[in-house]
Amino acid sequence: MAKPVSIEVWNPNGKYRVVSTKPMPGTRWINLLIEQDCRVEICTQKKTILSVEDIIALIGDKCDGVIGQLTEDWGETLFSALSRAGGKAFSNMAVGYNNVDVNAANKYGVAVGNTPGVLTETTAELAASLSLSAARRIVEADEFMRAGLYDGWLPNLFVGNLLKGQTVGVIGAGRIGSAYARMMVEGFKMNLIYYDLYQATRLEKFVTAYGQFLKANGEQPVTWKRASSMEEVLREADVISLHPILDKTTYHLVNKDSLAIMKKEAVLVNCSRGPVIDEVALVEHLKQNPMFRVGLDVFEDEPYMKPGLADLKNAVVVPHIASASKWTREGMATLAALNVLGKIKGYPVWSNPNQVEPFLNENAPPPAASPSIVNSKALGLPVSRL
Ligand SMILES: NC(=O)C1=CN([C@@H]2O[C@H](COP(=O)(O)OP(=O)(O)OC[C@H]3O[C@@H](n4cnc5c(N)ncnc54)[C@H](O)[C@@H]3O)[C@@H](O)[C@H]2O)C=CC1
Ligand SMILES: O=C(O)C(=O)CO
Repeated sequence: MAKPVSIEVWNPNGKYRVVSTKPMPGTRWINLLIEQDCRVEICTQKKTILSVEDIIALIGDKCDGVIGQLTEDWGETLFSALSRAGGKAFSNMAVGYNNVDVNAANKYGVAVGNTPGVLTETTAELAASLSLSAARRIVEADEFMRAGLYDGWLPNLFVGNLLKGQTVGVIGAGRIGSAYARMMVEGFKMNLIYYDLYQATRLEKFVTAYGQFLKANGEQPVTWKRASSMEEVLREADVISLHPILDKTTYHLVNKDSLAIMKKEAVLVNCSRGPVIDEVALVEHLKQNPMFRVGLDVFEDEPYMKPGLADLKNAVVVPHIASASKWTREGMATLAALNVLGKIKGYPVWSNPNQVEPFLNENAPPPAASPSIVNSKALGLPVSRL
């Protein structure tokens, strides 16, 4: 069995043993655990992605809860190891939990936490940045400057797409998709078309109100449309951003056939999960359609890119940094720690995981609840009345 080489220990005499598979930003999450009698062990091993064996070694013989990462494979093996060690709680430091087999967690009675809300705006801002970077060819132009190729202004130099008055398409208009839609509609006066399994009523109201405001000021009003299929969005939108969860209904949602129906000069952005796009088909499409551009934060086989992608000028690629702002990452660590702590202490589950602000206020103690437990119903956990 692989032995973790280095562990940082806080509050060695704490009653409850909580393990974090990675160092996480900030210290509030550590302090909150220590204050509640936890011994906190942080794996500081210099290996980016821990294997299942590494994590089993970290769990050891006694472990009350684990804070883990989206790169780890939390399935039957790890939940049974955690359960054998007396553990009752695991939290991803992420909102997405496609790396977690929730049925396996249910089988062992382990609560699974995630970190919604605190990363919504940060992730949407990166999606907006990628939309702009791709539409206006910012990375290509930057490389050109640094290569000393700029001889002077030219009418045809790095001509890209104007966003104003065009249509932004959102697939998955949940927390992040709706925040992104609002940014693009309000910031760039784009019309909206979206596809989701559920109606995004607040988003629709926002666009309607903004359209009325523009009209009252003598400007062209923005509009919205809820599409009846994903294909409708792909066919009609000029900029499309993907924000659904990853599950079997969204795997390869964008593939050879769906790429073929998109506009030749469309911009496609993915800040959800890599496998939502068939990346091999995307590389081929980018090669065949040089005016089609993408902005990608996530990849099908992270940390790798499919062959050919890195050579394409019409692709902007960044390493899964959409939630990487200081405030957000510290908040994610706090929510993940409080998810685990809440279960250890027998606290109820927060009633609305879309409103986690009370847990993020540094000037007040957090509510005595777990902010977001995705299998709370399956485990029959009590819900907070606060
Ligand atoms: N790149 C990054 O760093 C980050 C990626 N994410 C990803 O973004 C995802 C969304 O996060 P939130 O907006 O907070 O979640 P959310 O649950 O609020 O939104 C997801 C939306 O997708 C919709 N959806 C589910 N299946 C669908 C389908 N087949 N077709 C269309 N829509 C469908 C849901 O109805 C929901 O409205 C996460 O699950 C995660 O995978 C989240 C944060 C950062
Ligand atoms: O939270 C998530 O799901 C991420 O991908 C990282 O923030």
